[in-house]
Amino acid sequence: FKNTIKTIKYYVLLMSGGPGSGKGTQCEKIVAKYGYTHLSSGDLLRAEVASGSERGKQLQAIMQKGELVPLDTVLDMIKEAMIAKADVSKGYLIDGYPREVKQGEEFEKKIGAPALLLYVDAKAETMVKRLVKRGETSGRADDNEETIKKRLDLYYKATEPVIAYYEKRSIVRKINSELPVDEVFAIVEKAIDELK
Ligand SMILES: Nc1nc2c(ncn2[C@@H]2O[C@H](COP(=O)(O)OP(=O)(O)OP(=O)(O)O)[C@@H](O)[C@H]2O)c(=O)[nH]1
Ligand SMILES: O=c1ccn([C@@H]2O[C@H](COP(=O)(O)OP(=O)(O)O)[C@@H](O)[C@H]2O)c(=O)[nH]1
Ligand SMILES: [Mg+2]
Repeated sequence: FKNTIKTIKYYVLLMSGGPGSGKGTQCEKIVAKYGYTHLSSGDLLRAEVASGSERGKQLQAIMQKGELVPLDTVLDMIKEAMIAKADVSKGYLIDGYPREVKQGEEFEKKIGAPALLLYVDAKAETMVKRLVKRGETSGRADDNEETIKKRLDLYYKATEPVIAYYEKRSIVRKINSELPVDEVFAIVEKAIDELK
């Protein structure tokens, strides 16, 4: 495993922000323009749940409560997905990860250092409104008001410190995601183009 990951010419961008801040929306646009491999930790976990496996059942219970899945589980899934795309990837866009500082440290140890962290930032009120609306059609078990509140609390408690951790290395670009999607993307493009 370890050797395989070393052979990856990885170029890692992280997408962070609260639940409903617009991470998924912006990632889709980044993929369309830059062709990076998009790995959403939440999507990987939901795929495992959908498979109906024993592990999926345990994950489902955690996610429905808005809590965090054990750190190693998510890291292993991301690493496997990275390796699976190693031959074709132009770079990786990792969405919704790390969720806690410890996860960031583990990622660094086992995979490597990210080049950029895009931090899409919206007000709590905005995020709740968007998620409640998304919940009308998403079918996501965690898009209900009670779980949304827990996800937000946990975001402020566990995930915001991750951003501070990467700020010390000056790789964070904070982007106001209260703006319309295309205006947010214009700022995202600028941050990515500055990397080259
Ligand atoms: N007005 C506006 N709405 C947005 C913007 N970005 C996302 N939305 C809407 O907000 C909702 C949540 O966006 P997502 O991209 O799914 O958010 P996310 O950060 O991936 O959220 P999680 O999947 O919960 O992690 C969606 O229904 C979008 O249509 C934006 O920049 N402006
Ligand atoms: O690294 C991760 C990513 C997701 N999750 C779980 O998956 C859920 C949905 O994550 P996603 O990123 O899709 O949505 P968000 O919480 O940002 O709205 C979270 O509430 C967590 O329970 C987790 O435990 N670790
Ligand atoms: Mg998402």
